[in-house]
Amino acid sequence: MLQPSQPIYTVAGIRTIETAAMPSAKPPLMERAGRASAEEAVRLMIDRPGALLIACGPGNNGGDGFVMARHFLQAGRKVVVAFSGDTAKLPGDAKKSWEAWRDAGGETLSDLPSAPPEGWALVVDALFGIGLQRPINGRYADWIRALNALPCPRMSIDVPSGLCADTGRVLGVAFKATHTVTFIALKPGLLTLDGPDHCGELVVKRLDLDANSYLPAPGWEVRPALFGDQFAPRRLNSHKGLFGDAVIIGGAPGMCGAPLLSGRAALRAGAGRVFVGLLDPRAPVVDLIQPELMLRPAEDALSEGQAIAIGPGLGRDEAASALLHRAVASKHTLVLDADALNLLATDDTLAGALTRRHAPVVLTPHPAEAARLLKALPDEIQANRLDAALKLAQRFDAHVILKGNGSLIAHPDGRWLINRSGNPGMSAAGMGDVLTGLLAALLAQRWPIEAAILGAVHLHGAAADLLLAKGIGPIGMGASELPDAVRMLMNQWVAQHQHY
Ligand SMILES: NC(=O)C1=CN([C@@H]2O[C@H](COP(=O)(O)OP(=O)(O)OC[C@H]3O[C@@H](n4cnc5c(N)ncnc54)[C@H](OP(=O)(O)O)[C@@H]3O)[C@@H](O)[C@H]2O)[C@@H](O)CC1
Ligand SMILES: Nc1ncnc2c1ncn2[C@@H]1O[C@H](COP(=O)(O)OP(=O)(O)O)[C@@H](O)[C@H]1O
Ligand SMILES: [K+]
Repeated sequence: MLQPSQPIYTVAGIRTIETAAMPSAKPPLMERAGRASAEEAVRLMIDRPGALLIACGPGNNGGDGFVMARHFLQAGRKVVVAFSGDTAKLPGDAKKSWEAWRDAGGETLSDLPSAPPEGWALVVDALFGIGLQRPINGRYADWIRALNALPCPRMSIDVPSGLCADTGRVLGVAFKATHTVTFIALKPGLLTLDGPDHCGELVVKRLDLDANSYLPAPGWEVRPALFGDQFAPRRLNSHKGLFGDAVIIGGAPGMCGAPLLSGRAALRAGAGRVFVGLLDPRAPVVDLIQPELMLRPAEDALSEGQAIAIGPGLGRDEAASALLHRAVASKHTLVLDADALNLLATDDTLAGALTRRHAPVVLTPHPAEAARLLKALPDEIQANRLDAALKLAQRFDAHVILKGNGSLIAHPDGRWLINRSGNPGMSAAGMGDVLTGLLAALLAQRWPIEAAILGAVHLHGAAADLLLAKGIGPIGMGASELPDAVRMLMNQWVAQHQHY
């Protein structure tokens, strides 16, 4: 069975669910959260006897920490709690949790104790969760830095403190967890930008709530379950025409490598035929390493295929612009990447034509390209990647893949997803060209547009993860190594499909 995709809620959504569920929740949600955290901690400490340290903050995240501490105390385990605030100012549920901890015989220290000689079995961050409002400084920042320096497993409750749960931005300083237990559902900030670096292994505890019954999920994680039905085994009586023609256009003088990479990826991802249209008049007429590719003058390639991917190495001169206008005027499904996006950013006529098209459009910007399209700075895009992806989808009436750690997919109707596959081995030139080629290949094979987008993005990262697992990366992973790994994964998935 393919693992189902999990829903993702922003903080506002989680608050709505909590407010709706809280009045009738027995046991109360904080009891459930503290207990769920304790259960997870037991798993982490299976081979680690000794004391655990729980650092509690001034809000309900701290309350979860007190509940967790009480469970360990009652189980006879040594647990030390540090809390530097004023217990009288704790919010209601958290105050009750502290009282229950105190009444059970628990002791609360007002500063971080030094570690026992054998070290902590586990350090738990219950400082801030979804209520973080501003950058952390002062004593809490000192605590976080001190906890991050401890040589032991570190667990965060709900959200690593200092990480913005909606955006994945670090506000001041953030706890670097080896494990994070998050409640009710995933949040976008755990999955994109700096989130994955701070969460470590991420576990969702639903607290026995069916989040979707309170509020339909706005976002989902990208999982093979969402496109796995496209991996039907090929029938024996097949021919190349069944698997479509992928068309990739780009390759201005000096930049032919980019579309060739896309083309090679398209071949390995199963396109029946691959056309690569090159702008450079002195471009090679054959790719001697991949002679299956059909190299054409860019103009000629425009008339081929079901979908056109345009942009890798396209350049930004007049010829490139004219070609892009023709592609946009065509009836093909379009993928715009790289310089096609840069041209679009400065051409309002093109933007207008794009929004009037009937066939779907996919934009695949990295943050700097997204910034040009939205007339913003890359830092502003990264400060709220989800918001930027949604704005782009709306502005251009297009499907958007905002690339980078935790690639975001935004559909024109406002639905969004976050991809979790991939690794820093992909931070190398040409990786985006490979993604464009994968998309072109899946569209050529007539995957529905959304399945093609999710499939390409997920496979792209999963192929890099496969290489990483084999020791081919993160250092030195090459974009041209990805297509073979994509091929292996796709064939594995087809084979699995045959068992169902
Ligand atoms: N509600 C529920 O049903 C459930 C909630 N649950 C748990 O509660 C968590 C949310 O709790 P929460 O809303 O109390 O927020 P939380 O993250 O503890 O922080 C708020 C406190 O921090 C303070 N503060 C903020 N930023 C700061 C900064 N930079 N530097 C210093 N202080 C700062 C802020 O103070 P203020 O801004 O008001 O000055 C306030 O005192 C959630 O993540 C989950 O773990 C679970 O039990 C499940 C049921
Ligand atoms: N650290 C990372 N984690 C996950 N994916 C990454 C990481 N770094 C890069 N990638 C992926 O690699 C690709 C890089 O694309 P891009 O920046 O367009 O490269 P290029 O322009 O060199 O082809 C994107 O799909 C991006 O999501
Ligand atoms: K926390």
